[in-house]
Amino acid sequence: MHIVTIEEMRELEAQAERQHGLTSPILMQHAGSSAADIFMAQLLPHHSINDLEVLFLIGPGNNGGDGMVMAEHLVKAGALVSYYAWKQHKLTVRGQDIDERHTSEELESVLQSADYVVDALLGTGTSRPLSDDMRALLERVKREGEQRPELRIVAIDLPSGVNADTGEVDPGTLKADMTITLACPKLGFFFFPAREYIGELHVGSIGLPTDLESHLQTEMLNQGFCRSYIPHRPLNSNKGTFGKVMLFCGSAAYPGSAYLAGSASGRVGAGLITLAVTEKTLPIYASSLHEATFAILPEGPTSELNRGKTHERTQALSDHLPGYRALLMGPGLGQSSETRETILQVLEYLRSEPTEKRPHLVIDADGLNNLSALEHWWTFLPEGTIITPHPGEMSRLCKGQKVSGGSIDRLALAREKAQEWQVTLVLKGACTIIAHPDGRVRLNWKANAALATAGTGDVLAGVVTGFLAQGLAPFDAASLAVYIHSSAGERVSAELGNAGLLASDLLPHLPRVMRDIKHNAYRPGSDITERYEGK
Ligand SMILES: NC(=O)C1=CN([C@@H]2O[C@H](COP(=O)(O)OP(=O)(O)OC[C@H]3O[C@@H](n4cnc5c(N)ncnc54)[C@H](O)[C@@H]3O)[C@@H](O)[C@H]2O)[C@@H](O)CC1
Ligand SMILES: [K+]
Repeated sequence: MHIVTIEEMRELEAQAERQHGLTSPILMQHAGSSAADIFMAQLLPHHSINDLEVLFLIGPGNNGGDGMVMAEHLVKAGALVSYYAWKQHKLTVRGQDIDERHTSEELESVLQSADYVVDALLGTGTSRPLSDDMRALLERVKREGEQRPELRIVAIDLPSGVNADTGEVDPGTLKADMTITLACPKLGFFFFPAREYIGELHVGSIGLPTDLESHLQTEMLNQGFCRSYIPHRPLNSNKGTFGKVMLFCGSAAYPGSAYLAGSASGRVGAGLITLAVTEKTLPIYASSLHEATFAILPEGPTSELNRGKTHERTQALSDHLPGYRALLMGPGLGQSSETRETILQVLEYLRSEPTEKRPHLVIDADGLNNLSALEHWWTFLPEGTIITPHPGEMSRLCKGQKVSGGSIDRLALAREKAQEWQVTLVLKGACTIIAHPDGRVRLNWKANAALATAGTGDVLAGVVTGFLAQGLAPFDAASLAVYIHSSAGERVSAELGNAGLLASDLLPHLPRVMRDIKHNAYRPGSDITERYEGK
């Protein structure tokens, strides 16, 4: 599913009219009807459309028009609908126009008995801060919601006052429980603070032919996408079918990262996991990850005098690599100069091998920290490398450049750097960005504070590597991994809430999420992100 800027949305609408005769009123009929269908499909179990009290706040532009069409559909379905036309200060209660002199008190009374308020004030045409009287109206609804938590707020296209490009939010904006956005999710939804205002995200149809979208470069990860990439498991298979993963990760001080990454690769279906360890660290892993095999590397040099040992290490590792489809390098390695040396030597070895004969590479954490100390570090990478920095690592890779705050820059930066560095870039964070070296970008809608804890990045790196080993292209392996990882987080949160998750809690949920997505049985907790194309 594509994500659009305001300008791209306008262009799609203009093309729909030019090429297919789909005028604004026609699109609006689709929009209102689709929004009504989604609304009715999402009613809470104790609600029935008959006698449901719904108050529509109607704005002066097409967003208000969508609201009016949706309201007509709900009236036909049996709901008790009132609407307040903001510009005209005109209230209509269940088909009856209210005398201007009684508007305030009647509006108050309608609001107090409403089950739902539908915000159809402003959409993508918002051009200035909300006016004082619009803010006052939304503030009144907000107070009502605070007094009656059962009151549900539904935003049409977007919560009024959200900037659909930048994610900035007007102080008057009302947080929605559910946003029914039209045609495509808007880019600004994926940035903060807007992300907090959207609630459950549903995507309605306005009847645009899908071929109009083919030039768009920004996509949203969703179940439909992921289903098509989950590796097939033929009956006639063996562990070689699903690829071997080598992990050059972990050290005596940070053993957990190799355990988490290796387990994660296995949990998403990789055939064999091998950890590159030393005699010293072997006992730690041998007792925690029973299923792994081991490549035993010589200990690193203890002084400048025996520096040649890094070559022995690299040699021992590269001797093991033939036959491996994916290599993860970095988590928990530490940042000693000999580690950096070994990393560079491994990169040199990979660059010297033909692509089809060497493993695909994922670099995370200390792999990135070590590289970022070097000038033009990206010139050392073999083709097709995936890097998975969090914002701190990204900032180091960009030589201290600020990489967060001013959200749209985050996306532009990811796109620009993936092209400049010629890598698949996974810029982690709430709503992770995955950027392809050719300029395409995918965004993850799922944001979960429970995942903000040590070790979850190691799990993600292991998942990416596990999918690479199973033959996915780097951009698809990274995208699928981000979605499966955040869905596993969603499952843990459904049980534990948004705090207290341990990275290892994710591991058993990875295969379950994959199974359910494959069988179309996965029910996300916080978002429905397939486009609704009608019954
Ligand atoms: N144009 C089309 O073909 C379609 C438009 N659609 C809907 O139309 C919306 C965009 O329509 P519009 O361009 O009419 O934009 P809006 O409906 O967002 O509103 C624009 C109007 O609001 C006024 N306005 C802007 N900022 C304001 C503020 N802060 N306070 C008060 N008034 C303000 C403008 O002067 C203008 O009259 C979308 O969000 C979507 O809901 C959909 O119906 C699909 C088809
Ligand atoms: K709206």
